[in-house]
Amino acid sequence: MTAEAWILIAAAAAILLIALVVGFVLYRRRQISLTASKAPTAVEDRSGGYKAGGGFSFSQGGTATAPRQPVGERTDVDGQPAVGDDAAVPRDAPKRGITEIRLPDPVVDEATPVAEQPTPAVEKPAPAVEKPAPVVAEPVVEEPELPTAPATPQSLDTAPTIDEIAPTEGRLDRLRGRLSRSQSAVGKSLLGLLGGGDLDEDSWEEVEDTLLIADLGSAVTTNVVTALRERMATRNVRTEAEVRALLREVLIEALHPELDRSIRALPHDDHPSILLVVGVNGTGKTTTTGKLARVLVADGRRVLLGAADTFRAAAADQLQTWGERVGADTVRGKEHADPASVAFDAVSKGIELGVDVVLIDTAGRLHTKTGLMDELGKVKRVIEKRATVDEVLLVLDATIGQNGLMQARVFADVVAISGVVLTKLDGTAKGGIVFQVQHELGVPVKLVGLGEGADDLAPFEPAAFVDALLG
Ligand SMILES: Nc1nc2c(ncn2[C@@H]2O[C@H](COP(=O)(O)OP(=O)(O)OP(=O)(O)O)[C@@H](O)[C@H]2O)c(=O)[nH]1
Repeated sequence: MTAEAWILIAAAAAILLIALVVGFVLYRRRQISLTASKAPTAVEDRSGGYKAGGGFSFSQGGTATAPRQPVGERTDVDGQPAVGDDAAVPRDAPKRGITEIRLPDPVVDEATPVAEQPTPAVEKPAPAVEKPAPVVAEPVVEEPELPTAPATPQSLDTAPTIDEIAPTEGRLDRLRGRLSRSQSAVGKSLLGLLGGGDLDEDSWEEVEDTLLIADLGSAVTTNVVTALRERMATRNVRTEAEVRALLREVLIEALHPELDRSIRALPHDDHPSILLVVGVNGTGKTTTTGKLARVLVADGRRVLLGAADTFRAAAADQLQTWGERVGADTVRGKEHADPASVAFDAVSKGIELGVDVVLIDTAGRLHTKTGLMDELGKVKRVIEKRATVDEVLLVLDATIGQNGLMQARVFADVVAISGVVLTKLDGTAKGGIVFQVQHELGVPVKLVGLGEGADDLAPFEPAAFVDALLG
């Protein structure tokens, strides 16, 4: 053989060798070989930059405005919103109410009938309303006589015996266990699927199904799966820990951690902040209003409650009891009084007394969308004769999944929701509804209810939520 022939053979052999090596490397990259993850280092930062279990964050509101995030496409177009329906727990179903909890004997000054309620039995037109809204059919605001001496909430200053409130810092951390118990099955099955080695189309379909079953909705599911596929292909994801980190990253992104989740409860220079709590009855509205009052009181705020759910006397009693437990007064009307009138009174009284926050619990037992629109719209319009509404919190029951989403759509059409409170997350594996609600309403979930206890309300933190989901 000639020297050229030897050189050619050597070159061919070298090329073959290089091709083999490159092929092997590419093959290894595509494969997710699971190696037991190293024992997690104790100081591993799992927060992704978000402080898990931090405190509640409050801000000063302007007007409760339209969604600050583009509203995602609807993932479900069947069915009509069942506004007239109660949520999973019918309002009249036997339940352990806050009223059944024995209160400590109040140490109340005889001269201070804290719970004496203003009775809005007055016909006088509202004198403080200078400029009636031009476009709005004039609501009949029977302005009740603003409560004078007896209703002055001495309780705000000289508190009677009131509850100890659990620290507001680190709530989600403390309550996280409740979440993981019901949610982590989803996380485990996702990790199992993604970490199972070569992912073929069937495996990706299973991932999709798992996300759909967890109530993420089809739009969010598609986004999550697309992001996972892309990033798994481009990154060298090989270990169980890497799969988990990627899944965590993608799920947190899908929860839009950049949204402002502060509660607009800081007072303005000349008037309190005004928060409306809306939602279908049975979702936990009154309970949430009470829990939020506790958080605000613990934060040093002077709170006044407005019981504008006048459909049922017990609802006002329930709210008043919540208030008494933390030294906050409640403005209430007669049963079946005009909710707008009660809300107006509450705001007027709040301004008069110089409280920091007025929290108004509204009724949700409305049988038609028009009825809801009329009532909630009127409540908001009438309040805004005195002060702008800073925050409209929509309370949704997580256990009812898609049905809650339908309710959310109706409320969002009726009134500009600025935040969502997702209750009963302690009792459902359907936590994925969080993703869907945010995606469709373009409004952040700000608070989560994690139990029936008075302090089982926590700020919603995407990273902590995803950590709980992944177990
Ligand atoms: N497990 C659990 N139960 C909750 C939570 N929030 C509220 N509840 C319960 O849900 C039930 C309904 O709560 P309410 O506050 O009365 O609901 P509502 O929307 O005001 O409805 P009405 O009282 O009928 O006007 C009560 O038994 C609450 O204790 C939560 O986060 N977790």
